[in-house]
Formats: sequence, C-alpha cells, structure tokens
Amino acid sequence: MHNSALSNDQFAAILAALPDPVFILTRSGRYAAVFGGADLRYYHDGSGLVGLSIGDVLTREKTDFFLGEIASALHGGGLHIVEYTLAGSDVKGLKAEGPSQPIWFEGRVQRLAFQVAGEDAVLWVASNITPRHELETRLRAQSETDPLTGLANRRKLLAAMQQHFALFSRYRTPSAILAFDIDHLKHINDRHGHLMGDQVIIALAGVCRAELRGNDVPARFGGDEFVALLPQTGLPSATVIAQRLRQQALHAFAALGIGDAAATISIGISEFAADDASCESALERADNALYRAKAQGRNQVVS
Ligand SMILES: Nc1nc2c(ncn2[C@@H]2O[C@H](COP(=O)(O)OP(=O)(O)OP(=O)(O)O)[C@@H](O)[C@H]2O)c(=O)[nH]1
Repeated sequence: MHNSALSNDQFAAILAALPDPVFILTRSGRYAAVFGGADLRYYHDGSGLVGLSIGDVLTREKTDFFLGEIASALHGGGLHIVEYTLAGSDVKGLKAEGPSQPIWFEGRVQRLAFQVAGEDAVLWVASNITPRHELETRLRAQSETDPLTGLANRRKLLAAMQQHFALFSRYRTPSAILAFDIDHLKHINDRHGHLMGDQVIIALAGVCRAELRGNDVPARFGGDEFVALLPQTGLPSATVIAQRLRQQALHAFAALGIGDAAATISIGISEFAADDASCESALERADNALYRAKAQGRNQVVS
C-alpha cells in the first residue's frame, strides 16, 4: 500500500512514533529491525538489538519460547497472540537476583509476506500489559476469596472439587470432604454481638490454616458453614484431621474470652465414591453427616 501524501521521512517518523515496540524477527530469531516503543517509562530502548539474535540477549529457556512462537506465527499465517513475562533474570549478563519486577507483555505477531535477510520473518508488537494483568490477577483472587476470612469461597471450592473429582474418576485418587459448622453461633451473636460472632468465624479460618496442609482447600461455604477439600486423603486420615480441627477450634474459641458461651464445631466427613455421579454427591454426604453430628448433640465428628 502506498500513500503518496506521506514522504519516506514521514513514514520513518510514523514507525518511530508507534506507541508499542515493533520487532521484525526472522525465523532463526534475528532482530532485523526495531521500531517505536520510545516511551522509556514502559519499554527498554530496543534499538541496540538490531543485528543481534534473541539467543544473544535472552536465556536459553526464553529464547526457545520466542523461537517456538515465531514458528507458530509463521505456520499459522493469521494474527498470533501470546502473553509472556520478561524479567531482568531472563536477560543474559544481568544478575539473576536483579531488582526488576517481571513485565507482562502481550505479543501480537504477524507473518510477513516477504523474506528478510534470506529468511521468513514476522512482525512482533510487544505491548506492556502489566497493569492490566495485575488488575486481572487481583480481580480473579477477589472472585475466589471470602472477604471476612480470606479463605477460598464457595466458587473456588467447587472448582477445586470438580478438578479433584476428575482425577478420582480417572485414577481413583481419593479425596475427603469435611463439612463443618459452628455450633450455636446465633447464641454467641445474641449474647456477645455480631462482631464477636465474626471473630469466631475468623478464628475458625485461622485453625484451618494452621491445621490443614498446603494443598488442602478450606473454604467458607456461607454463613457459619465451612467445607474443606482434602486431596489424597481417605476417610480414616480425614477423621483424625477432623478431630484435630474440632479440638483446636475449641482452644481458639476459648481464647476469644466468651466464657461459658464458648463455641464448638460439628463436622461431617465423606470421601469420593466410585458410584458418585459428581462431586456434589460427596458434598451432600458430608452435609448429611454434619446434620447427624448436630442432631447427636454437636461438638463431634461424624462420617
Ligand atoms: N457474626 C456472624 N454471624 C453469622 C455470619 N453468618 C451467619 N451468621 C449467623 O450464624 C447463625 C447460623 O445459624 P445456624 O447455623 O442455623 O445455627 P447456629 O446458631 O449456628 O446453631 P447450630 O444449629 O449449632 O448450627 C445465624 O444466626 C447467622 O446469623 C457472619 O458472617 N457473622
């Protein structure tokens, strides 16, 4: 396409003014040309890269990544979009423990219709999307977190349960489910106020964090009901863990200084079973067991 209204100098100035840096990269990873991205608040000056290869500048791992993406863009022909990070530790010659935070980029990569220096080549626009990525990460975390306790919420718990149920269906990897609920929280709210009720809920979350393993998923399911998914755990171990939770909850609640109103918890346990149609069946069994624990007098574990 030719626009006779613009001189070659103006074309060059337009390329230099492109807001995001544009790299012309050959299949073998040579930087044939670099345009734009002049605002140094967002981008490093890439002009020194021309004539070098990606492998001269970046670590082996990142180089392999870029060469793979270039090959994909050349193969596909259409617009190829990829998100990636670049940190100081990815750049050769910089100390790995360097201060720079990783920057998130979106690469928009298009095959060129002509060869450059005897090779197939792509045009790679590299947009700094770090602020957007941080916002997305924050929103995702918020959408999966219970604000009062910081534990997973129902949505996150159900997603984790579905994931582990799929593993169970394929490999018979067991998972246990604990459904637990604070006994007589209404009484504590009535007697000591809603804020103290909140403290009891927060204390139970603290007990979950202290007592459960890193890959367990304790969640506030709603109100004063909690559900914890215990991957790779069968019913006997889950029962031991549940008893420990119940005991530690007693201590934690007693430490809140609510005297004879001190709360207890009731726990129902289940595990994934071969004839479960979905993870909800196991959750329902844990809930039924919790109901029985309440009916039998509370402050106990039932499976
Ligand atoms: N402070 C506080 N109270 C809550 C919260 N969510 C639910 N509750 C209260 O917890 C109580 C839950 O009621 P239930 O589980 O039916 O009964 P309970 O009094 O805990 O007695 P149980 O039969 O032993 O479960 C209600 O009074 C709710 O108002 C919360 O976020 N903060």
